[in-house]
Amino acid sequence: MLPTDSTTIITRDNIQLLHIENAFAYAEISLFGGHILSFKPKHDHRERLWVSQHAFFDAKKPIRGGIPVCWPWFGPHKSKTNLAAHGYVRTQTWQIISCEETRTGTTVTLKPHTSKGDGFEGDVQLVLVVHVEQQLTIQLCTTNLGDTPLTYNSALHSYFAISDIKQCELLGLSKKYSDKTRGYQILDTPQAYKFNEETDRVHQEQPKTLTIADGEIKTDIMSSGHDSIVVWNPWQEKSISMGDMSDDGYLTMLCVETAITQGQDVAPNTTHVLQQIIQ
Ligand SMILES: O=P(O)(O)OC[C@H]1O[C@H](O)[C@H](O)[C@@H](O)[C@@H]1O
Repeated sequence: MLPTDSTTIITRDNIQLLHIENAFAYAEISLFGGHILSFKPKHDHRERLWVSQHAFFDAKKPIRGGIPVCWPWFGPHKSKTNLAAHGYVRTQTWQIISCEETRTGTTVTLKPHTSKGDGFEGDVQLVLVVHVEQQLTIQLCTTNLGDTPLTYNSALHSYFAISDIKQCELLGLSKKYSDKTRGYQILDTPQAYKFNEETDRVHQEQPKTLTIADGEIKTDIMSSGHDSIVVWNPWQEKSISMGDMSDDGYLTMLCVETAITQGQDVAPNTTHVLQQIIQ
């Protein structure tokens, strides 16, 4: 695929990266995983995404940070416990279908090597459309090409860069959540929503906009096509135990994931779009 005026391909270790720089923003997409690694709008030149200093770029293990594409399941597979968490497309090499310059930025469309894999029945066309504009819009489109309905789970598992997890607050969630760190207890979302321990929560609510308030700096996240927002920070002990995170890596990241955790049905010949917009 020929890059356009605003795009170039470079190689990092075993991975090809698509750099995009247009009049509005800078972004970087790893073809391994169809995985966005960077987004910096030019109006403030602030990096929105966090990538671990110790992330693997070996084209085998998932990249820690950025926006992993979890599909067609989220977390462990429901019945086949030997299968990789979060599905199989985040460890595939994706192909660029098109790069297009528009009035408002650049649109890149990618597809995984294959959407078929152990643990998922379904004939699907899976496409990721990334609009790099003043804001970043990510659309994961699942089209059912078969003649029977299918069900999938998924997440745009975004890692946001913050200056200090202990000072930051997440605005916009208010109902109950399921707490994975406490045996999936159903608890009330704290008001204010601040962070002082390992956090792994599924919020089954769909507020239009969430905001990470990092002191005076605010990052807005808009979601659609989801049934849940997942909020994750591994905190210190887990960071230390993870080979692809520095011991204090947890201090400068917060995952706010636009997710499908309850099963999304897709009828034959229809497309479901999971979308996240980052401002
Ligand atoms: O380490 P990974 O497979 O990338 O998963 C990282 C995290 O993803 C989600 O946020 C899950 O809710 C967590 O339970 C999991 O630890």
